[in-house]
Amino acid sequence: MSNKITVLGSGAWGTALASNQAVNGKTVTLWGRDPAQMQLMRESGRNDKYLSGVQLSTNLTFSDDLLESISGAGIILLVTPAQTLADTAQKIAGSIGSGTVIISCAKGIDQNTGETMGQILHRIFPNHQVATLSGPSFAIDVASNLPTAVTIAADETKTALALCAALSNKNLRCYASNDQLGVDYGGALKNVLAIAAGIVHGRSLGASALAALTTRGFAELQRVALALGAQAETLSGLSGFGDLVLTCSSEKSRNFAYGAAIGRGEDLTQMKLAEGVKTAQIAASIAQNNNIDAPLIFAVNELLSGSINVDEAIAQLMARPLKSEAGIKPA
Ligand SMILES: NC(=O)C1=CN([C@@H]2O[C@H](COP(=O)(O)OP(=O)(O)OC[C@H]3O[C@@H](n4cnc5c(N)ncnc54)[C@H](O)[C@@H]3O)[C@@H](O)[C@H]2O)C=CC1
Ligand SMILES: O=C(CO)COP(=O)(O)O
Repeated sequence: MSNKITVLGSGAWGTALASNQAVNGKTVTLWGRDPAQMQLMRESGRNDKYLSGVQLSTNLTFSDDLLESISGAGIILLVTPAQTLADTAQKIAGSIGSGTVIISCAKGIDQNTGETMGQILHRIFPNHQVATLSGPSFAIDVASNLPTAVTIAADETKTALALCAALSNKNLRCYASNDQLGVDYGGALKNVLAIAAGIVHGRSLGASALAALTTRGFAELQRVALALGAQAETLSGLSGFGDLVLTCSSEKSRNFAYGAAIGRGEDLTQMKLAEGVKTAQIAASIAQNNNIDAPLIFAVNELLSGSINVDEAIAQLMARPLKSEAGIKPA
């Protein structure tokens, strides 16, 4: 595997991952689609649009030429928003070297196809090793060189272990998994639950309600993901429970902040990327079609589509028939 790492997507997360790798001695090219933005980053050594005030590694190469940026790369990190991942992957499909590994770092479910990020990569790169990197990791923390741990999942454990060895460093600790589906579903679903948690916070429903929402959110995340084929251990790990806890507890999470704005009745037009908005819709329809009990995801989806308001959602959830707490298994 060549030592060069190419990161596709120069928003908050792509920039943070690229800087983390470069500051730890790797040869890294960061690609973004906007030439003016890439020039600004090249000149300033910062990404003020997405990571205000953070000084990036001086060891980074910036590129706005997609195919040139991936030339000779051993690892390609795909870090564009989930709904654009398939498109970005398709653009490079005919141009990558035979030994190159492609890793999704996005969290969501494709609205057009219902595919996880890993399923997209398997479809578009049938002859390459593919993986998913996910876990509790705010871009600003990683870009600021704070200690962070994530999961890297691939079908073959030895691929996941090799990627963990290639990408881990003193600031980033990677754990291997062979459950890419579970890692993908954990990362996607926690975003929807983070919106719900944000609503609880923004509506000042109290710390007890937030703890209840997060706990029942975890039960729901497990129930849905298990029914779709995830492994239970994965969901209790960094990419499931870990990321749920992180994003259900901080306005640094854009999904939580989005929910908080809803809870406070604020205007949503200027909000940053909140992947959970699109995931809520597709996750609700997948759960419905598969007869999976997902009251929180349904409520978030109905709220976002405007068919109920916050008060109605709360009343609806509190009035559900009483049940046993331990029922996370699919019915
Ligand atoms: N920001 C964070 O802390 C973390 C984000 N993620 C995930 O990483 C993914 C990307 O998120 P961020 O970088 O934070 O988002 P962002 O909103 O900060 O940046 C998105 C970037 O993608 C670019 N982009 C949008 N559409 C594109 C397209 N069609 N082709 C090429 N580039 C395109 C935008 O110009 C922008 O540079 C999301 O799925 C997110 O859930 C995962 C872990 C942490
Ligand atoms: O996934 C994240 C941290 O692990 C980032 O969360 P947000 O997309 O909600 O900001």
